[in-house]
Amino acid sequence: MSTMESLIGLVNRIQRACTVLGDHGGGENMSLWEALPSVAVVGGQSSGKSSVLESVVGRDFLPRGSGIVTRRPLVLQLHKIEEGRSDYAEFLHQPRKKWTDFAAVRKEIQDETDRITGKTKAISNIPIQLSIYSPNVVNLTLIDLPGLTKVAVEGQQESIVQDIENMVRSYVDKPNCIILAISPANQDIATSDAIKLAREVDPTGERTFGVLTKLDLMDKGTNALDVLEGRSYRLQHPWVGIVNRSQADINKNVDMIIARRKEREYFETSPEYGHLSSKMGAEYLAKLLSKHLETVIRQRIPSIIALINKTIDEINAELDRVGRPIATDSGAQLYTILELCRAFDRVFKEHLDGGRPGGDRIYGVFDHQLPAALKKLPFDRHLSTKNVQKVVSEADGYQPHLIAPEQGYRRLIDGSIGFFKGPAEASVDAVHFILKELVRKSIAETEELKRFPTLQSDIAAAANESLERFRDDSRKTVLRLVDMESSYLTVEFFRKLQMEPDKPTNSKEAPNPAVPAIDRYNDHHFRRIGSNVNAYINMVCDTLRNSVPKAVVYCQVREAKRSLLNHFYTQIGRREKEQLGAMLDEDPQLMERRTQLAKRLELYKSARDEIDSVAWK
Ligand SMILES: Nc1nc2c(ncn2[C@@H]2O[C@H](COP(=O)(O)OP(=O)(O)OP(=O)(O)O)[C@@H](O)[C@H]2O)c(=O)[nH]1
Repeated sequence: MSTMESLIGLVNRIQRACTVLGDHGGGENMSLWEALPSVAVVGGQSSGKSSVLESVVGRDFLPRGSGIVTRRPLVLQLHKIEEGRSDYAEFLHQPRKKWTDFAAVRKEIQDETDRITGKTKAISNIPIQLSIYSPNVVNLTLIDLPGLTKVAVEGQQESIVQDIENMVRSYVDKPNCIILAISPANQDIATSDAIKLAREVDPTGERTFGVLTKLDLMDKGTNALDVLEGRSYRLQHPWVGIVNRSQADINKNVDMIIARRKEREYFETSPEYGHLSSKMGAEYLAKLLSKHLETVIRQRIPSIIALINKTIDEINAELDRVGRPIATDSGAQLYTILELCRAFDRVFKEHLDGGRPGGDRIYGVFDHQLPAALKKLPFDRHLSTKNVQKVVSEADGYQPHLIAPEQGYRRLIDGSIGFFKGPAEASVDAVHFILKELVRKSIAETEELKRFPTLQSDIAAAANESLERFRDDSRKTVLRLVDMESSYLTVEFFRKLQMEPDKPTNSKEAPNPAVPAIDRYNDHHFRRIGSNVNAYINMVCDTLRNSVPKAVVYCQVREAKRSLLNHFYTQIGRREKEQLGAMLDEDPQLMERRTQLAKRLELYKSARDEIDSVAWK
């Protein structure tokens, strides 16, 4: 295959890919479709548009009828095949079917038009894509558009006249569009709809090819030389005159190939046009267009490549924003989930270790809340002289104590230490709630997790479950610390007490060693017991103020940092593929957007590959 042929083939393939993706121009950005050079066939009603196309193809295949028959753009890709092989057609919307019966092709164009527009005779800008493979064609892509008309027919909306013009305009407006402007010779060229539109969008005439049909129908004694030789309306490209089959020929089913021959004979034997005969006729027109299209494609390739590369970059950037597609095999899914968990874990640790706020609130519990709670414990009531006397007397039983009230001390101390349980547990709970809040915040702050609402709640549930376990463990530990204080008292403290003389707390009261034992049971005696217990409790309080935070950090904070999601990891390791997939569920809209982007990326990448493989060899 020559480079020339393959260049058009390249554009054909890219065009087909565009149609699959619904890219037929008209988007807000320059689409690939619009960057591709194409030939749009434009003409007024009955100007001979269909006839020209069929003649170029060498086949009858276009729907006929009165009114507006072409109601969707028809992208007609012509592919030359080896001489001797027979023609066939393919529709993009039925990729696996080869059509050899062109009457059936005609019917399918009609049916496919109705599938989109309904039977309402409305128009649609979604193209039908038809490829024709034939030895009688040159490689060329033509877009057949609805004929420009001035009046709507029965059953069609008034607005259709304007709608058609808008649609045709949307094609010919594009600087990459080559305009095949069809005008009938038996009508004043100045009134040609095709020329009027072409003049508007291409005033210099560099991308307009003028085609003059129905030369055989001109009034006797007149000719179209002024038009064909460029004097009536000047274009950069030469005008091409055409003689299509007449209605009578069509009715008689005159074969297209025979019609082509007759056309050639017409020009060769024509007294007026004989000198132009090598540059007239549908076959010549096809070759002319094909050659021109090649040149244009060759010129445009650098800018098409630039557009493709720019678009690929844009799509990639957008995909990064939306998040890359998730793998479908369970190994990769598990990996993704673990990666996401780790991302969350990193954020969570930053909250605890610093870098993100929140961890300092845990220190606040130890530095402020716990000491304040300890200070508020009602020891003065518990160790009031009256209560001390009551507890000591009850502990003594029927026999009052002789020297130090050992049992009384023990009961007073046990009773006091019991008060520490409250603040100790409160610290556990306070830290628990801070950790829970940090989990919530960390999930919200983990960018990578944003796409995955299901996984977010799974992680939250797993983390909170772990925190509950850590809390239970921590609570047990601090309660133990408190219990340990009552289970074995610090002996030295009391030994030291005994060695000190029994000094009255009130200095004005003179010491009296001669006071009998029974007199020990006065206020002073109980006050002294109370203050001894109080001193001991203060010592215990200092210890717990230090050890409770250690226990809490050990059981809750350290564990949260170390093993918040460990349990979760073992659980998901055992999960089935479907369950893993479900955990990675995303917002459906987001998924849709990504699918679209991925498809477009695919298109652009394959377009780039196509160009790489063709353009420079
Ligand atoms: N004698 C003769 N008749 C022609 C020529 N070109 C077209 N016709 C006839 O003109 C009529 C309209 O031609 P079409 O090819 O259907 O024109 P069209 O622009 O596709 O028409 P619509 O799609 O209906 O707008 C048909 O009857 C053709 O046979 C020509 O060069 N010579």
